[in-house]
Amino acid sequence: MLEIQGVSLTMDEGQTVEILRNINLRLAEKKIYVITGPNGGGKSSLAKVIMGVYPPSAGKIFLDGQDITTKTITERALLGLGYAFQNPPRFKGLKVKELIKLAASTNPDKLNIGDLLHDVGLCAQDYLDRDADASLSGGEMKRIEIATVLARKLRVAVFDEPEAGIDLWSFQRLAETFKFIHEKYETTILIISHQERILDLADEIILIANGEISEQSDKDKILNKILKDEDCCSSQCEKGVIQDAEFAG
Ligand SMILES: Nc1ncnc2c1ncn2[C@@H]1O[C@H](COP(=O)(O)OP(=O)(O)OP(=O)(O)O)[C@@H](O)[C@H]1O
Repeated sequence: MLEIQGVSLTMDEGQTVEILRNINLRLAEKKIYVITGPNGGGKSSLAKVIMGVYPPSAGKIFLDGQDITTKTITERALLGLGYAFQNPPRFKGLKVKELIKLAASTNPDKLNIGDLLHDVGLCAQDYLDRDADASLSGGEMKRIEIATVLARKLRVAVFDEPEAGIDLWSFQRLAETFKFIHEKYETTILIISHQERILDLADEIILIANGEISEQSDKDKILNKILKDEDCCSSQCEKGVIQDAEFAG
């Protein structure tokens, strides 16, 4: 269903930075994939390439056999790709209920907006008429954005660190909600996460470090590896390796 073939990403920020190198992935229908790995490894960048935020510098992306590499974010959204950002944007002039209705407008199913808010741990009566702007906290906006993704009937839903800024109590419900959409819809779910509870939902875990997929397999194998702290980033990654380091203070 979603296939990523030889995708690389470089950025030119004064000097060329290689962010992703030759990523190959094939995501099957109705499965949950969790991408994990060290900070700065390239997880969010890969999600942004999939969503069309960054154009890849090499490689191709296919959705249901259709080449979507050059499609815009909007075109991809219409084809059923949805993305919940790590740091969601605010919407001045829109109420929470209007934002969710807008997201649900292409979903043929009738959805109860209050229930959607409940699924992400928010009380409907407190939030439906709130402005979806900077008056909401980071965690509140994050949950509302996840509710907008849940409101759409998607082929592929990508969630970038859904746990960030979310309190433990709501997080428990959120993990159950991912399980529920996985069971109810045909949606392929791709979650970027560092949380064991989310890793536990995965059919497969994909480990990304240094811009490359270092491993893709079932969760027990990868969890073992992570817990044993193998292969963090490179063999040079040890205290005291850099002899001519700069000093502060
Ligand atoms: N727009 C950009 N310009 C230059 N470098 C970038 C840009 N976006 C990301 N990077 C760099 O690419 C690398 C991968 O970043 P990315 O955000 O994809 O990592 P990540 O695995 O999602 O990290 P985290 O777990 O901390 O969220 C980092 O070194 C980052 O500094």
